[in-house]
Amino acid sequence: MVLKIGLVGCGAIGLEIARAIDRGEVEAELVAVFDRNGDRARELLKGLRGKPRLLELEELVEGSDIVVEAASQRAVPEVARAALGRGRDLMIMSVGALLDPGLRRTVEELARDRGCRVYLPSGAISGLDGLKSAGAGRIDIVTLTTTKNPRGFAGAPYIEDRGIDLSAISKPTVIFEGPAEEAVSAFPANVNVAATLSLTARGARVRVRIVADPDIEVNIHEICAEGDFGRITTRVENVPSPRNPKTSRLAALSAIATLRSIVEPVKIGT
Ligand SMILES: NC(=O)C1=CN([C@@H]2O[C@H](COP(=O)(O)OP(=O)(O)OC[C@H]3O[C@@H](n4cnc5c(N)ncnc54)[C@H](O)[C@@H]3O)[C@@H](O)[C@H]2O)C=CC1
Ligand SMILES: O=C([O-])CC(=O)C(=O)O
Repeated sequence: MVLKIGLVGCGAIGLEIARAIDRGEVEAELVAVFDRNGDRARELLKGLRGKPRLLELEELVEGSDIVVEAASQRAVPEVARAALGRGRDLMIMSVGALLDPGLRRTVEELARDRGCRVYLPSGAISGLDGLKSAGAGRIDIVTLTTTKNPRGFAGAPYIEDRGIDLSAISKPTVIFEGPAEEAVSAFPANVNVAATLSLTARGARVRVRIVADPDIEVNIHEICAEGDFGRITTRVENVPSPRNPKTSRLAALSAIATLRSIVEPVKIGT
């Protein structure tokens, strides 16, 4: 049976996912899309050969085997309850939402009760395979340093609330340092990967440093994890999405790779 996918969020990541399915790169059918901005959804549909339907959330869930959230942290509670409540599997890109302990508990309980799977792709970082293995032992501390061009932080609540003038940044500048829980609220469209690290590290402290560097055109994520296994360090220099400088191309590719791993019989990695 062909996996039926319902897509919520037709932005930079949603578009890449839709195109990959449309090109036959994932053995699945994109049956429906939803975006709170109808123009975004219609734009996405125009470029596809297949004919997914443009539906409201509830109807989209009804016709799907798996719901893919590629919208925003704010969308996650509603999408998760709608999908898991009806016994559908769920993939979440806006992983930062799950650092709210109440929502995480709800998602875990609903998934367990209804026998559903929840997929969190590794997104724009590398090294989750090793960190996952390390989590079976003891992890002491994880640090994430994220560096982007200042334009990638435009609109973040932390920037707006403090009135930080991003155009005035003329050299690499640390604009935030703190725990993952604070980072994902302060920069909800920049460091969802901090939440993915935190959930993988199973309660170990995850410290986040955010750097604005006007001289770079890549999104860099550097990770250092230490524990009784030793030390892991990784660094990714990501090509930003042409549609959204906050988002790296690798994030969309990780969503596509996760969908592939769901339908393919051989699972690789931890
Ligand atoms: N896990 C990871 O490594 C990464 C996660 N992300 C996150 O994934 C999500 C999608 O990223 P992009 O495609 O780059 O964002 P985007 O801003 O390009 O597109 C998001 C789309 O979702 C729609 N949307 C927003 N809230 C919605 C709601 N409540 N219901 C329906 N539609 C809604 C918007 O209208 C927009 O079309 C974002 O939350 C982003 O922060 C992005 C990059 C990496
Ligand atoms: O795509 C990236 O570089 C990471 C990102 O925005 C996020 O984790 O929210």
